[in-house]
Amino acid sequence: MKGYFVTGTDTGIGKTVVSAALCLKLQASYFKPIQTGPDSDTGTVQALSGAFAFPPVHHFPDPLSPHAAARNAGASIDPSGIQVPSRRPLVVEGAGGVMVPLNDRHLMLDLIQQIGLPVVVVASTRLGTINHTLLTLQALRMVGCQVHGVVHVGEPDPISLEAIEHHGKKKVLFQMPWLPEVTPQALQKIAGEMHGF
Ligand SMILES: Nc1ncnc2c1ncn2[C@@H]1O[C@H](COP(=O)(O)OP(=O)(O)OP(=O)(O)O)[C@@H](O)[C@H]1O
Ligand SMILES: C[C@H](N)[C@H](N)CCCCCC(=O)O
Ligand SMILES: [Mg+2]
Repeated sequence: MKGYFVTGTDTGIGKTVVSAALCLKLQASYFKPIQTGPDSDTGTVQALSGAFAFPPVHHFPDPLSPHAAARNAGASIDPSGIQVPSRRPLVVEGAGGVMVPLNDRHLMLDLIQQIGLPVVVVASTRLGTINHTLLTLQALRMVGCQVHGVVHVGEPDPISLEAIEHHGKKKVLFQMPWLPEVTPQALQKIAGEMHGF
């Protein structure tokens, strides 16, 4: 049964919107283990997809890197204390990108490796994405994570698509358009167009 860990090349890159589309596509549950800031990606995915969502293990108020948000809250994140739900299909979303620190020793990369689900990398099509995406793919490869593929978000850009596929040796599985408005209806249509997941 299917499950994916959705990471990205940055914060604000589109992981939550892609996660909601995947939840619709797969009729999957959603799990955001670590949330920082006032946003609730969990609430956003539920509103956009109606998916069943497991509550975050950690939700710290400061809109910062998890390690700093936890420290400011007088807490610390122990990745071994994060158990991924067994329900499948399941979409797990990270926070920021793969090299985001969870504490003084662990990175989001370590949690991705621990959870062990195939990884979907969300990347923009803006100039600069080739470097960001190849760095992310390289980091995942170095720790042996299985990368399912890349989702490109924004105006289609054949140059970065070709470079990512050639040098990253991973397919850009889906070209997510920049939507005039992110609505459940728009994502339902997108979900019907997502193949290879
Ligand atoms: N395809 C899209 N079309 C239009 N707007 C989008 C699209 N993808 C993302 N957005 C918007 O961009 C912003 C950031 O997207 P999102 O919250 O998915 O990023 P993220 O990578 O999940 O961020 P975080 O690291 O905080 O979890 C949101 O306002 C979202 O609605
Ligand atoms: C606050 C927001 N919701 C993000 N999830 C936090 C992303 C932290 C990024 C840290 C960094 O790469 O500098
Ligand atoms: Mg998000």
